[in-house]
Amino acid sequence: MLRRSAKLDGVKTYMRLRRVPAHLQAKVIKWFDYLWLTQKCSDEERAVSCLPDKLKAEMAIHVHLDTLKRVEIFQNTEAGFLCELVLHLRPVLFSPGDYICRKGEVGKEMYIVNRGRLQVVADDGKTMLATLKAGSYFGEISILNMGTAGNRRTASVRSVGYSDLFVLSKKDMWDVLKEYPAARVRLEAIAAKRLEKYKKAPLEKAALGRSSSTPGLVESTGRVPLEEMWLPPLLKPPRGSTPAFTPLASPSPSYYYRPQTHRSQTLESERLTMESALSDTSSRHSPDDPTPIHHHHHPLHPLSTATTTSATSYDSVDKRTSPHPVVTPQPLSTTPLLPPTSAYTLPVPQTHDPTTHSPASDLAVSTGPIVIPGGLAGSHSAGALPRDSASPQDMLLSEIRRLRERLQSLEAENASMTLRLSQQQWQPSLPDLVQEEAARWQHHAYWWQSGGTYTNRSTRPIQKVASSYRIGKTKEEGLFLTTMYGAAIE
Ligand SMILES: Nc1ncnc2c1ncn2[C@@H]1O[C@@H]2COP(=O)(O)O[C@H]2[C@H]1O
Repeated sequence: MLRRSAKLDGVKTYMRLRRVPAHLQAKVIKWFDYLWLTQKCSDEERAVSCLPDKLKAEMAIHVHLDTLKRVEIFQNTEAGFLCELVLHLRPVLFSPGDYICRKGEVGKEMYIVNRGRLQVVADDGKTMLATLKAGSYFGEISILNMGTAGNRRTASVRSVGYSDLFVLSKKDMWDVLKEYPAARVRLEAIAAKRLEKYKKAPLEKAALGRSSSTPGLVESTGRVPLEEMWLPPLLKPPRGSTPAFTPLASPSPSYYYRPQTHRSQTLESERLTMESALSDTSSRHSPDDPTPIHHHHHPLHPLSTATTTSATSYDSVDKRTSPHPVVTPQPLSTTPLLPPTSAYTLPVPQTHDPTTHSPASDLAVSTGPIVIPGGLAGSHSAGALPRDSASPQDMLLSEIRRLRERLQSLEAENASMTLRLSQQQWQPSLPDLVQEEAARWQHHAYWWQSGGTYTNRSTRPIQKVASSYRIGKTKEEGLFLTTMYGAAIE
């Protein structure tokens, strides 16, 4: 009896805190009473999770109403559709810099932003297409198979700070849509409209980031540069080397604000086993790993966010958008910690063969173990040490040096490629513009020359303008050539 009342008190407190309306509170309490009286369930916590769907949905809709009512696809839909959908939403949390999806991947889920900020980015990871905030949703294009590439993601989406999302699987979405064909038509129409807008929308920002880092390899947010990584005592830099490996005095927040659930090893064992920690990069979370940190694995439960307790972690990231803490911080340790792999990603050292060099392979992000001694074979770094005389730590240091050099050269390549791309961005649209203008002039000229009787004559002027245009690069030049053409006709 005591247990029951304690748990019921918990639920009541939650509902009060969340300002659940009195009638709904009463309904939930009545439902508890009913369970208790009928002895159907002796564990109230389980009872909460197995509230009848309708009641659970009603609770969830109320609790998350502010977010849901901002979501376009949920506006003006049948109540039943919203209830069904809400029951399938699961809360997920992403860390700063995490990619929720990557362009080209098969889309299996769509997302609704509950809290936080995300960026829709182009392939290069830098060109921002849009910023998403609470109430935005994304990932619908591929799950509705609307894009030109069918079920593939049309862009990448990255979390700026911590973001608290609701995820809806493709299967659940389609199951619900089967029951609500009108909603399906509406959803597809909205998706088509949005897709059109995406195609037309100018790039929000097309600039090199502050660090000009290499796309796909290192994004600055939430990551720690190689030289700032903490190395355990065993791996002190050799005497005379640069002091690049000084442990961080105050590590970045991403060291600590990791959800407890996500760490499979104890910090102590991580510290003691540098090699296994490095070789474990594929199994743990990294910003390149789209696997979200699920802080609750059940479908959207009205109480789900109550499972998190930290009062500081979310605040430290985004005070304005995160009134409720959602992650449990790692205990602050006085001993330096090996940062979680999400803070950095080491590429797998590969035997370098200059004849088969490809920039793409250089951009590969580590998904496999880093085998320190073997991985150095063929290293072309100026700082590489001979294998037989080098200790593992020397080899590790020289490998890091080599990787840093490689990173710098890739960044330079990337910068020049980005520059070239941005210069080319005008070209696809200008010939159309010029041809359109030329055709208009041509039409006027023929009409005028024929005394009002249009006849189909040579298209030479159009070709002339189009070929003249090819030497032009800017919008102004394009328009100038068009004007010249007009004068020539007259
Ligand atoms: N230009 C854009 N502006 C805003 N959102 C976009 C843009 N391009 C793509 N998206 C969203 O990003 C998502 C990536 O996955 P999807 O293609 O499934 O669905 C996409 C859209 O929801």
